[in-house]
Amino acid sequence: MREERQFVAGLYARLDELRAEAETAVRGSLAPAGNGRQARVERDVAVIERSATLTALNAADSGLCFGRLDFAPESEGEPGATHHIGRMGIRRDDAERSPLLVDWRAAVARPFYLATGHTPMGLRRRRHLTTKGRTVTALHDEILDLGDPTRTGHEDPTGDAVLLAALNGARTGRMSDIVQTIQAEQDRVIRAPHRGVLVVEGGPGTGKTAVALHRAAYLLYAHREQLARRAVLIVGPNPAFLSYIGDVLPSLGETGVLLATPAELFPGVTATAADTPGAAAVKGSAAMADALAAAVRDRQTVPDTVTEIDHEQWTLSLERAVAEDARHHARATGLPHNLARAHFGRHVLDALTGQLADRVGREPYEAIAEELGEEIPEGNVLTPADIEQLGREIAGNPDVVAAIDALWPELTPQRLLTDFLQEPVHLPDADAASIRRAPGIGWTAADVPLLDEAAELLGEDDHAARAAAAREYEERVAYAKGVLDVSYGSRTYEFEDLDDEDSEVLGAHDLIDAERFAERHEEDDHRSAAARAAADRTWAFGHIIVDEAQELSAMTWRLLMRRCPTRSMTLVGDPAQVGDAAGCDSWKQILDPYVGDRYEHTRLGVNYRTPAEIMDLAARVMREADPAFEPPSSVRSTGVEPWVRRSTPDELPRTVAEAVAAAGGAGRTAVVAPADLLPALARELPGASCGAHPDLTAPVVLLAPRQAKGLEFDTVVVAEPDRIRSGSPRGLNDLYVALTRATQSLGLVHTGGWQVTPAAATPSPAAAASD
Ligand SMILES: Nc1ncnc2c1ncn2[C@@H]1O[C@H](COP(=O)(O)OP(=O)(O)OP(=O)(O)O)[C@@H](O)[C@H]1O
Repeated sequence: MREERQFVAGLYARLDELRAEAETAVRGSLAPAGNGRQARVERDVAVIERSATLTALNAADSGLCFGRLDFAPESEGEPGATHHIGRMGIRRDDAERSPLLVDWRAAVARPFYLATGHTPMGLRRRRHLTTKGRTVTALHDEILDLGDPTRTGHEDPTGDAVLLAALNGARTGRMSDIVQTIQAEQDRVIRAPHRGVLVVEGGPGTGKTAVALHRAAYLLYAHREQLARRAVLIVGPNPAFLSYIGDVLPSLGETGVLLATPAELFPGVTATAADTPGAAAVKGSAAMADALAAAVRDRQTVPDTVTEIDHEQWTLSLERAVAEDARHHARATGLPHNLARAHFGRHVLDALTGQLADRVGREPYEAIAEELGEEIPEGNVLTPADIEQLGREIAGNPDVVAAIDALWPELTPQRLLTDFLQEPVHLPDADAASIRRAPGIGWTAADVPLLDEAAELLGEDDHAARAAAAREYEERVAYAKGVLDVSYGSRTYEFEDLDDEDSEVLGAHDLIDAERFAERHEEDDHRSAAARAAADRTWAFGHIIVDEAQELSAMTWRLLMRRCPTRSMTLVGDPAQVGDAAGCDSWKQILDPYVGDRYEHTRLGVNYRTPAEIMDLAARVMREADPAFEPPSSVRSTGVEPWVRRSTPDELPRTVAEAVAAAGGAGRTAVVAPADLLPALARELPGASCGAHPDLTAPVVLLAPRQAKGLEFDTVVVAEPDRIRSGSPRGLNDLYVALTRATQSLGLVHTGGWQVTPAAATPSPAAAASD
């Protein structure tokens, strides 16, 4: 213990040194840079590099070192290697820059998570260090080489003490990282290859979310060259969930990640309205893609017979056949509507110009022929230059522009979708009726993938803007090349990994290439890749992680797949927890259109959250619908059975409030109830946080079942479970979610009708009380 305390104190001293250096560097580099180009380049490099270093150093402070690996000697008589494992790699300030602390993501750290007595991976001993602040407070040793006679007095025969301490700790309302106690089955998922689609399925509490977040950190470490510059997107079901998980990656020193709900993925649009479940299901169905595509084609029209257009003293005729021909050519380009519009316009203009040239150029012949009483001869007096000039005049005629606009209007996604929702076409009548809506009501979450689909179908005609930007861009690429050359030359090896040449701390040259740098590097634009990605609908992410993936509609999948052309994705979810009416029931159904059956599927089978007693009740509820239902097995049991209390409708809020009070304010408590009961419960629980964006760090939180998704609390009280179950077509799944949120105790309050099959062997108080 004394040795470890000294070692850890030395580590923090080194961390402080590095932090002081980085702070000085950041301060220095923020100073005015003078006017010279080279000075600006130097300043920008320093700001980018030193700020990233400082963030990583600050994040590592808490729980900097948490493990040690003692390897068996490789040859007789030599000491085995020893490595301390922590949140980041740190080197000594000596001539060799020898390693002091190994990043948990490095390959050499892997036995910390995977070695067993059966497969020790060369390890003699694995040690967990528990720290409080900067002091080591406990050691837990596991001896992997059973023949090893050395003992330290800190032996932990099962190796589970650190895990159980983490699982039993009171919740804070914010998810914390699990870097000290990642389990072997989780480690395999975290470090799985990043190419292609990986599906991670597991019941409640199996660590899917935790694993997904650690996988993001791992991938950014192992493939930072590709991923940091394209950013990683993590999609979660709702804003409360995102704030719940928001601290995990920063605590691991990673900030190059964008967290978003599907409703936030169309820049500039915020969903403020709500759909009925039925409407959301229709809007989420794959049929909407065809309906929208057909609606766009409907906007590419032709005149019934002819459109007459005045041009100076002439009247030009745009015949139906000419417009049809123009439309055919424009569609044949395969371009989106707004870009194909130029082709349609070109054809129409050519036809009108030809028509006018015919008339203007033949007029002199006609006049002469009339005067002489002869047949009109062949020919046209106009030169090609004259005809070109006529064409320019026609193109500048507002009536001509208006006629083209009427037939093939330029459209925004918002305009198209507003019109479509006002009169939904190409859908069965019942579906159309369920989504029909007057304009001006505001967008819903289910509208966002439709807007994105519309944007894809329409495209954006930005020719003029692009031409103007191109010149400036060239200049900025040249400037950025200068920045990156300097950055590469001055890269730091301070945190270089033991075994991986590519693993030094991020430098500007890792984060961005010259072109990307140039794109973002306007004088006042120092946004990270994640920030730029958030503002860019067409951004292609390096990797996408989807949590609660079972909830996403087919239309949302289309949006996400467009954001990830490489299909480098991790999808985590649990089909038994599907709540959204538009959600998908099977991975095959989700993935077939994009990758066929070329995806990896893996399962997590151990529940780290919910004690066995609570899981038993939840499983019995699920077995009423599916007798073969098998929940994940709980790693803990608390000996505390769930309780069930009957009340009257009038008394229910008070009964719930009493149950909350009885929980004694230890840790966090959630009350999960049907949405219409929440106002009455809020009156009885005035201190509770509730609403669309509840504060999950409050001692008591009031939630509708869907809001509880992905969250966890020490104590959970579920009000009117039967109404949650029968409240929607996916009500059983909602109830399953509600029942599996507690880490310590669960109680149910109902006003009648609650029945659950008793436990087979030992009837629990829950079953006994169900009268
Ligand atoms: N290896 C681990 N060490 C410590 N805690 C863990 C570990 N794995 C999971 N946990 C904890 O178990 C709890 C459940 O994890 P998580 O929320 O990731 O599960 P989930 O599978 O996403 O659950 P759900 O499907 O119900 O949302 C969290 O508190 C998490 O920190």
